[in-house]
This record gives sequence, structure tokens and C-alpha cells, in this order.
Amino acid sequence: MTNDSPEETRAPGGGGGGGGGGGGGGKGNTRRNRADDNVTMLTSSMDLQRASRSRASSSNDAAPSITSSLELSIQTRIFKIIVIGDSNVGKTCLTFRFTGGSFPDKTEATIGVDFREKAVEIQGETIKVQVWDTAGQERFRKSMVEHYYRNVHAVVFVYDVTKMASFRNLQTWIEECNGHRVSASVPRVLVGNKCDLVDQIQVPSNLALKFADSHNMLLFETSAKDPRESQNVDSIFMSLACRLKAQKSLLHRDVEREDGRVRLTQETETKSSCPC
Ligand SMILES: Nc1nc2c(ncn2[C@@H]2O[C@H](COP(=O)(O)OP(=O)(O)OP(=O)(O)O)[C@@H](O)[C@H]2O)c(=O)[nH]1
Ligand SMILES: [Mg+2]
Repeated sequence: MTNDSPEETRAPGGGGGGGGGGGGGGKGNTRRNRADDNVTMLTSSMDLQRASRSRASSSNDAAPSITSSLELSIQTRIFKIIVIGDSNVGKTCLTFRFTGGSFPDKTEATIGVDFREKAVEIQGETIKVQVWDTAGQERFRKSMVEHYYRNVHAVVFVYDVTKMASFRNLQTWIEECNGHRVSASVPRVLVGNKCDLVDQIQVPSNLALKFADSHNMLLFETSAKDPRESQNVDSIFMSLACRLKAQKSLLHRDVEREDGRVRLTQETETKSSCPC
């Protein structure tokens, strides 16, 4: 099983509308991507339909008005992002914050995996971000691990900044990920959670940054709990979605014409100017 070019999963969805909020903010030491102004969080199919209609009616060469749901169900790409890390680091809370915009009062230890999806719009394209919130406890993840990594598009590694052990265990999580032959082209980010517990922090930012650099990952230090950090939590997933869109949507085939015959050469990836 390799994930060199994981099949994009597609599902009928709706078209998206124009610009809106952006991401960014968060602690000084952390390099982060700012989600671009062209990024809008669409969370319901109604938003999608309304947005499509408004875009169709507002553009001067208005596209034919989209009426039936069939026309609405244009292919929407789904990006599978898995969230990995020790139990209790806050994987479920981060996922809730991104997909639902809130911090759950009470969480139980995740058993197997919880899926949460969020439709976002990047440069006019509606993309479904499918977040796989995995179990941190060994006993709750046993038979699931293969499924976690199958066709994964991006990986979020999480540690708890107040628990050095959860930071030290990252190496094991990275080895597990590599052990499932997740290709180097699959983007990974590192998240230090619970930064709101300022006087309990055990993992210094420079240590985390050094670790992130050595594994070619961006570092986000944040808090799923602190509402002021919600845009930073969004940026974690939005920066990945932008990179995936840029990586995948522009697989072009170079076509060479030789003496009249068309020969498809190797697929080449061209980078787009993704805003994130
Ligand atoms: N102070 C603070 N507490 C948090 C934060 N994120 C999560 N927590 C708390 O940490 C505990 C564990 O959070 P979960 O999201 O359930 O942890 P998990 O990583 O999903 O754990 P498993 O499902 O067992 O792998 C809960 O009591 C949360 O309320 C945060 O940013 N700040
Ligand atoms: Mg959980």
C-alpha cells in the first residue's frame, strides 16, 4: 500500500461563492500560513447553494442559473486529513474547533476514529476537508491503523505543550506514519496544543521549532480551548487544504506533437499561486 498519489475521493457537492474571512493570528514563535481572503468557510449545503446562485447571478457573464440539485451536485473534491498523537493532547477538541467552531464541554477518549467534515472554499473551488480524529489510546486504535493511513492526503501531529512526554512520543507517531509508507509528498504539520495553560508549559517553542524543521513540518502552537485562537486552529487545516489544492489540481499532461501524432508525456505538476 503506497500513498504516492492517493486517489482523490469525490462526492457530489455544491458550487461555492466569493470571498470572506481569513485565518492567521496565534503565538509569535510559530510560523504559520495565513488563510487567504479568498477563503470562505462554507459549512452547510444551503450555504453552497446560496453561494452558487449568488455567484451565478452576480457575475456579468452570468453562468446559466443553476436550478436543480443535480446541476448543483458538481464534483467536490474531498481531502482526507488525519490527526495523530498521544491520548489527551486535544485532537478531538482541535477537530471540533475547526469543523464546528466550538470547544466541547466534555470529551471521552476516542475509540477507533471519529470523522468530521467541513466544506471550505479556496479560490472559488469548494473543497470538503474530511478530518479523521484518531484514537490516541493504543487499546482503542488497534485494528484501525491501516485505515487511518490509507489514501491519506495530509497528517496533523499533535502534542500537549504541558506534557513533555507527548512531545517526546512524536518520534514514535512519525515512525508509525512512515511505517505505513505515507509518501514524503503528503504534507505534515506539527501542532502544540493547550497553549492557554501558560504557567504549565513544559515544551519550549524553540525545541518544538527545531523538531518541526528537522521533519520538514510547519509548527502551530495553539489552543483548542481559547476562542481567540480559533483562527489559528483554522489555519492549521486551511494551510493544508491550500497546499493540497495547489498540489493536486494542476496535474497537467504535457502533450507533444510529433509528426502529427499526439504523445502524452510524463504528467508534470505545475505549482499554482495558492493564496495560503
Ligand atoms: N486547557 C485546555 N484543555 C484542552 C485543550 N484541548 C483539549 N483540552 C482538554 O484535554 C482533554 C483531552 O482532550 P481530547 O480532545 O479529548 O483529547 P484527545 O487527543 O482526543 O484524546 P484521545 O481521544 O484519547 O486520543 C479534555 O479534558 C479537553 O477538555 C486546550 O487547548 N486547552
Ligand atoms: Mg479524541
